[in-house]
Amino acid sequence: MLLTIDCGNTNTVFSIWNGSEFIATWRTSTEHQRTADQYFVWLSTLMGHKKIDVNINSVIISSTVPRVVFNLRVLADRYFNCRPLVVGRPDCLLPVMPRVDEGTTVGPDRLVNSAGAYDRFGGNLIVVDFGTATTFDVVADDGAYVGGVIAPGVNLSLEALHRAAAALPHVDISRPQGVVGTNTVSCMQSGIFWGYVGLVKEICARIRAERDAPMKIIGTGGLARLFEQADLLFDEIEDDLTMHGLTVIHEFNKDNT
Ligand SMILES: Nc1ncnc2c1ncn2[C@@H]1O[C@H](COP(=O)(O)OP(=O)(O)O)[C@@H](O)[C@H]1O
Ligand SMILES: CC(C)(COP(=O)(O)O)[C@@H](O)C(=O)NCCC(=O)O
Ligand SMILES: [K+]
Repeated sequence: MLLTIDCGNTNTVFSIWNGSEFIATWRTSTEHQRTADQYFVWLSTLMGHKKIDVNINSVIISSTVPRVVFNLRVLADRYFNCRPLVVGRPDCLLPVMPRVDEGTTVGPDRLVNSAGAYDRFGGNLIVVDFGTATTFDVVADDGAYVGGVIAPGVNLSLEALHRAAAALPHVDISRPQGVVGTNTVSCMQSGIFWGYVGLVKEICARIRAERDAPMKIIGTGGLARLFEQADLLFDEIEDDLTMHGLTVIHEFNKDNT
């Protein structure tokens, strides 16, 4: 079975793919100090808790945090007896090469999202991923990642307000009833929530105007559903898009190596 690992700047998600479905998914905070042994103790405890007794014999990793990859490699090597595929490394082939400026490194999560979205919906897509950063990935007609947009993430923006202004508290994102806040917390929530709705709409409209084909908009990341409540922002919401993309890239490498 395949272990898919998606390591973002805030959280790392592990899923087990049995060839036709994900049989389990677990999330932990991203910490580069965590060792392979610590990952394994954590994983095997959770597997035991869910009574999952499977033989993991391949691992694929996407990491936006380069420092954690070493220990995840050791995890694969020591406990699952395999050399993991690491998206973005030369030996990990992509179904379609990205078309970006020479020398640019694209976040592996964006390459994986593009591969997953193309597999499900075909070409001409905008993938909006609400993570630590909010990213927009543009997928061309042939499935290539051809660029996009990086905006500060929702929680990052709320945290920045709190840190920079002495009188602004720590606030969690939620959908405000109206726009005009009548206390500090609702004013902040309104600014971030409606500001993000506007950001997503404006950026997608401008990408669409710049492209010569109709673009489908796919939302992913935990906050996509929250924003969708406000307005019709997405054509589809795919919670497992990054994990699906990892299985697509894994399959592609199996067939081509
Ligand atoms: N459903 C949700 N509701 C509220 N906050 C969420 C939800 N899903 C994720 N978040 C928050 O969004 C931020 C980004 O999370 P995540 O998608 O794990 O980012 P990354 O992939 O960059 O690690 C984190 O602060 C996380 O706590
Ligand atoms: C933009 C990102 C920080 C988003 O990461 P995330 O929110 O998933 O943690 C990541 O994709 C990244 O580090 N990208 C490198 C630059 C680029 O993609 O162009
Ligand atoms: K992201």
